[in-house]
Amino acid sequence: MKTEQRRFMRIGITGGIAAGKSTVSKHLISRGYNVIDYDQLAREIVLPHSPIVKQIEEEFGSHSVNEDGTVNRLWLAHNVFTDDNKRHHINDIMHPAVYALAVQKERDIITQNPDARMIFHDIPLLIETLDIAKKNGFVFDHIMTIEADDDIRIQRMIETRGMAKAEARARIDAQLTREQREATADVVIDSNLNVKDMLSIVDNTLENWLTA
Ligand SMILES: CC(C)(COP(=O)(O)OP(=O)(O)OC[C@H]1O[C@@H](n2cnc3c(N)ncnc32)[C@H](O)[C@@H]1O)[C@@H](O)C(=O)NCCC(=O)NCCS
Ligand SMILES: Nc1ncnc2c1ncn2[C@@H]1O[C@H](COP(=O)(O)OP(=O)(O)OP(=O)(O)O)[C@@H](O)[C@H]1O
Repeated sequence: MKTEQRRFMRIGITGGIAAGKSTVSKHLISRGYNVIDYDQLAREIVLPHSPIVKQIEEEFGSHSVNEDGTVNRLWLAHNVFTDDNKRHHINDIMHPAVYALAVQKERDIITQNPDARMIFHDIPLLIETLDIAKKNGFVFDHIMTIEADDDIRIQRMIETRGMAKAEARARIDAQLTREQREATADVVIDSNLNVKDMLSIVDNTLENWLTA
């Protein structure tokens, strides 16, 4: 197999829901780094009446799509986070398309920033989808997982996303465990710490990678 030739480090950022990936990503962007946000890509591929939306409607029925052709996020969230089969189906529909778009986004970044030293991929389900990443040619130089205790994350989801406790629990249960993510990542960022301390550990980690 041809070895990938590239000048930048490709870094995966993952972590359990509400652990703080977006907080870390925003910080990296503010420091001038490029971050590809996979939650955002998953929104971009479901533009009204797009092929993916049609596939979702065929699979899940008319309740899954609104009259204006957008996906019914509330209906889907309720259904996919309470039924493993449905979640696997939506994953099978969406994940290949999300990664295909990520390949395009990374190419755009390289074209616009040929001297970029690090490109970050913020992927909530990175460990779950490593095989799809690989199929798309993504090998990560480092994987950082952002982790906080379940009760802290549940409290954050209740406070900032207006979720009921059971909904928050269901999202956590729909993902791999912290231990599973930590077993694959090479750095674990503790987001039980306050934001300032958490981000300073992130900065030190990048510094170490850049000077290694
Ligand atoms: C089910 C959907 C419509 C719910 O939308 P909603 O606006 O409520 O949530 P949002 O997309 O903002 O996701 C919030 C968080 O939920 C978690 N999450 C989302 N999808 C999944 C999934 N399939 N399995 C486990 N956790 C998930 C992630 O931690 C994510 O950061 C949406 O999450 C979706 O389309 N999911 C399938 C695509 C996917 O897996 N996205 C994750 C990035 S690849
Ligand atoms: N270290 C921290 N201390 C306190 N609050 C934090 C910390 N990190 C993040 N938060 C807060 O927790 C909430 C969830 O954080 P964030 O949106 O960054 O998580 P996420 O991992 O991106 O979630 P998702 O899986 O949905 O993408 C936000 O309100 C954020 O401000």
